Amino acid sequence: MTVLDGKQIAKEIREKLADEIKELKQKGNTPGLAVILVGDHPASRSYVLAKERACKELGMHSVLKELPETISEGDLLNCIQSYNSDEQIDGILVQLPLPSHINESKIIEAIIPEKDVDGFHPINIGRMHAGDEHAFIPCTPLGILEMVKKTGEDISGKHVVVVGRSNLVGKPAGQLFLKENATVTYCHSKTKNLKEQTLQGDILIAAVGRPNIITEDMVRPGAVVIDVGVNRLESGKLCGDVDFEAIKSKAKHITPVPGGVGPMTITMLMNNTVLASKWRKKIKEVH
Ligand SMILES: Nc1nc(=O)c2c([nH]1)NC[C@@H]1CN(c3ccc(C(=O)N[C@@H](CCC(=O)O)C(=O)O)cc3)C=[N+]21
Repeated sequence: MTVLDGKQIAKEIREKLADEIKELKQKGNTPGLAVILVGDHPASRSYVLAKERACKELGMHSVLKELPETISEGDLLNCIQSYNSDEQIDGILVQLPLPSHINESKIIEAIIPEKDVDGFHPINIGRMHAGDEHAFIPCTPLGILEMVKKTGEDISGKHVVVVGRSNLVGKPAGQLFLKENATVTYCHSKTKNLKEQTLQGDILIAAVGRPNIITEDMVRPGAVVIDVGVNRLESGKLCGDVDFEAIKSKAKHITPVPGGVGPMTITMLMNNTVLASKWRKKIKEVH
């Protein structure tokens, strides 16, 4: 059994990104990311600060826009518009969730698809489903794929079982593995006999948001187990969806929480911002 070290894999990818950014900067093309945080929920704040730190470490341009919880939808839309037309900004991320008086879809759709480094805009979702190479793929699924590839296991023809069907993680993760020629099963809260399904998984992806929903009896021996859960316990401790201690000896590869998928998510955001910068530059050269 190996524990997949997300921090280490992330570090290796960031080193490559840092070189690439250096080259881009020499050509006067510094990738820039704008992160918009509405309200000051402590967990959101800490993710956003981690994103800023990663940008700085890589020598990227970054802007953090903190807006009050009470901001109107119109004012938030205006803020997005200003980054849409800002030449220094290649990527725009609006930290989710947003306060309930704001329509999330409307906000996401206001970001121009060329700067939607989260890959949440319907245009990017459509492009991803169609297999278009110029689609932004959501950061967490991209991080998951990188980790699975790192194991050296073949993905083609394997059975991937995804538990959870969120637009942000579960749904796009399944699509991404389908593109890698895996057979994909989606499970969710209405799935009958969940265990019967999860036991089929050569690769099991848990993205539900409930501690220990994946127990040892649900895992196929020798499976690759990817834990996407980010659950904050009352003790303040962070835990995943997978009963890690019980499963680690049964799985061939397993990701821990913290230190697994989380650090990869942020790294893939940096990766998408660099891509956004390169793609935008190309478009400018053509026109
Ligand atoms: N527009 C948008 N895009 C997102 O990508 C997005 C979002 N909104 N809202 C919230 C979720 C959650 N998310 C995480 C990123 C990194 C860690 C991460 O690095 N976690 C560390 C631990 C951090 C800690 O200890 O708190 C780890 O797992 O090792 C976790 C969660 C991105 N999200």
